[in-house]
Amino acid sequence: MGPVKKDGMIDRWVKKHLLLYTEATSHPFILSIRDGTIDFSSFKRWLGQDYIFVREFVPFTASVLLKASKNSDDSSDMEVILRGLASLSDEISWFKQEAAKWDVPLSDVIAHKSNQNYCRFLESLMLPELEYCVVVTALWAIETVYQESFSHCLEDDSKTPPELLEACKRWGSEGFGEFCRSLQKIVNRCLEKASDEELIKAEVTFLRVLELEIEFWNMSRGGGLMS
Ligand SMILES: Cc1ncc(CN)c(N)n1
Repeated sequence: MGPVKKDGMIDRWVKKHLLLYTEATSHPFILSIRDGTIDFSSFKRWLGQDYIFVREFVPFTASVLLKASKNSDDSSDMEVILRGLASLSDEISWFKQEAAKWDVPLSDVIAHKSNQNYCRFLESLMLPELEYCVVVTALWAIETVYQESFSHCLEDDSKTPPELLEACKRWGSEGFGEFCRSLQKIVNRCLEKASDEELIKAEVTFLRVLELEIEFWNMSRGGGLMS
């Protein structure tokens, strides 16, 4: 008999919290892109709000990079996270171009309540006392929700409007999937050595990301609390 392959912690958590995970990764907003019924005003709302989010996500990712450089015992962690950070520069340029195309004046966009809550959560994760394992779990979860969500819009039988294909490819494509799998390996390795307290904190953080992502999709669809 060969060696028994143990699931990593992330696989176990995804199975344990499958309902919430599926709510975040197959949200009606994403399914409406996938089936071609999306109301473009919702897409525009998402675009403006996500631009604000991504600007806050840059310092958060930088703070994870800093913790990787100080706490990780594997130097390749830093390279993976740096790749993610570098791609955010291109992402910000893409948001600006896309906003011009859709007539969304980014300078006038005000963060909605759900977005403010999410940005505040990111800020709380930037505190120096937050452990590397916990914050890298958040980074993995945030990126993975987008990867899984947008990959549904690229499936063979999807009817994604051609105007939205570029957005879907940005996060749903294989390249971004590979980045998320690299993050997942980092998280699993980190959690194997984590204390019980850190494990609990990381799991709670994972669940909070799922909730905030669901609220972000709800807001984009037009059902969230306005600012
Ligand atoms: C809300 C949200 N979550 C995740 C991502 C992917 N970086 C994003 N751009 N926006």
